[in-house]
This record gives sequence, C-alpha cells and structure tokens, in this order.
Amino acid sequence: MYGPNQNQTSITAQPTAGRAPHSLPSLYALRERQEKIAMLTCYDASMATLMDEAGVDILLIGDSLGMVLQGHSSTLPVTIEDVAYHTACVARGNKTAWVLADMPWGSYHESPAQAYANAAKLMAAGAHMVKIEGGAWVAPTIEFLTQRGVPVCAHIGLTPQYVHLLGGYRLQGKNEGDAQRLQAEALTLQQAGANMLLFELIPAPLAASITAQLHIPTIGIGAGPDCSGQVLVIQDILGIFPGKKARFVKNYLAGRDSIQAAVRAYVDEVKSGVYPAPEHSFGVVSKG
Ligand SMILES: Nc1nc(=O)c2c([nH]1)NC[C@@H]1CN(c3ccc(C(=O)N[C@@H](CCC(=O)O)C(=O)O)cc3)CN21
Ligand SMILES: CC(C)C(=O)C(=O)O
Ligand SMILES: [Mg+2]
Repeated sequence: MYGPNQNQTSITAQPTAGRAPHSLPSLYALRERQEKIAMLTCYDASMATLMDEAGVDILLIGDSLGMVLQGHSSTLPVTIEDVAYHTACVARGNKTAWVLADMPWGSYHESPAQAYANAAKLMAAGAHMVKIEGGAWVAPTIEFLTQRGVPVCAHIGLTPQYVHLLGGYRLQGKNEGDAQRLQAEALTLQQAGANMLLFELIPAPLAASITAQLHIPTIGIGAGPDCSGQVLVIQDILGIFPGKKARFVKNYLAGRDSIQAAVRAYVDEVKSGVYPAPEHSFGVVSKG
C-alpha cells in the first residue's frame, strides 16, 4: 500500500515547467538542437517561481540589482553579500531553472583564490554557476574556478562594472581591431574553461561569428539574434525601470494583463526567434 509520504511526494514532485531541473548538459543540449535559451534577471522568490513556471531556462541574479532594486547609478556598489542574499531568495522559489549569479565589483579582481572564496558564497546560497565580467585577464581566474568545479559564464563586450573606463554604456567591438580582440578573447576564455559566454552590446554579425567559432552556448543582450540565447532585465520587459531605455529593450507587459503573460511572451519570442528583431540589434562592424 501507499503511505502518506509517498502520496504526498506524488503530488508535489510535478516539475513546474513540465521539465526536469536544468543542468549544464541539458543547457548544452538546447544549443545542440538549436533551441534558443531564454534567460531573465530575477532577484526574489515570487518571481523565481513565476519565471520557472513560465519556462525561463536561466534565472540571472544580476548585479544590475544595484540599479533596479537599490537605485544606484551603476553596478559598482553591489557587494557579494547582496548577491548571495538575492541568490538565496531566488533559489527558494525556483524548482527547475538554472541559477546564475553575478560576481560583483571587487569580488574576483584580487586573485583566483579571492574569486574562489566569493564564488563559494554564491554556490552555497544556491547558485549553479557564476558570471565574471572581463576579457583575457580573467582567464586564469576562470581556469582556477572551473578546475575546482565552479561552472563559469564569462561576460564580454560592454562590461558595466568597467563603465568609467569605457565612457558609458556604449556599443563595443565597433571597429575591426576591437572586433578581432573580442573574437580572440572569446576563444581564450573558452580555452580557460568557461562553460558559457555572455555578450553585451556588440554588433550582431560579430556575435554570430563568435558563436559559430565556439562550442559553448552564448547568450546575448543587444548582440543580435544569432546567439544561443537571450537575456534581459525583468524591470525592462515590464516597462518599470525609470532610466534610459536601451535599444535592445522590449516591453512585454504592454497589451497583456499579467506579469506571467509578459514573461511567457518573452520566452515564446526568444524560442521562436521573433526577439530580437533588427530594431533591437546593432549592425555591421566598420573598417578601421
Ligand atoms: N535596467 C537595466 N537594464 C539593463 O540592461 C542594465 C542595467 N539596468 N544595469 C546594468 C547594465 C547597464 N546596461 C545598459 C544601459 C544602457 C544602455 C544604453 O542605453 N545603450 C545605448 C547604446 C548606444 C550606442 O553605443 O550606440 C542604446 O541605445 O542601447 C545599454 C546597456 C545594461 N544593464
Ligand atoms: C544585463 C545582464 C547581462 C547582467 O549582467 C545583469 O543583469 O547584471
Ligand atoms: Mg551584471
């Protein structure tokens, strides 16, 4: 006979998005069968449950929380404790999505050992993977973390933690020299062990060419349609961020009656390739 515990298990064990929990192999399988990966930022348990049920593949606890939750004008004031707190909130609400947490400013810059100690805090809070901004110089850190079993997503192109160096939230890889450097850096980071690569604000043809050169999945924001997946900030797709609206932003709540419907529409448009359209992307790389 079936005891009460087994009965309870059969009721609660239904995967919410009709899928098994994501893993690195299941995400790689999406790239293999050319199914686009849908990723959104997420900072709390209620939204984590909603997004998981709507079929979002990856929940990003972005350091964008410094701007959209804390009201700062950049992501630099965000601490490892802030990201760990929001990661724990998201992990409690999530059942099957992959949980990716940003390594904030100052948490990986000193040494690979410092990066490992801080990545361990995010993994203990419930992250499945951490994301690190930077080019070739972060390769030794990525090697150190991935050799020790911490999955890493490298973030190149516009890296908002370096906004003061870059002179604003501007398109990167615009000329041929910068495009070639990004292409080389992507290969270096994959070689160092990066399990995923995120590009922010680079020309669509460059993102397409780098994606074709790599075997790891790529995720784009303002990087055109030919990445393995797409990411946006949740406040942007709901139209509730008061700041300047970037070219890649699309409001999915307009004309719909719930946040759930907006998130589902975003997932549908990423999966079907409707998003991003040309008006959300940047064009060709210029000579010189
Ligand atoms: N709400 C929010 N959404 C984001 O996407 C986001 C954050 N916050 N905070 C951290 C960074 C900052 N980001 C930004 C912010 C502004 C632009 C922007 O307005 N870019 C111009 C580029 C113009 C050009 O170089 O041609 C644009 O028109 O998109 C882009 C990325 C992306 N991230
Ligand atoms: C914009 C995405 C890629 C991000 O890094 C963040 O939300 O912090
Ligand atoms: Mg970030």
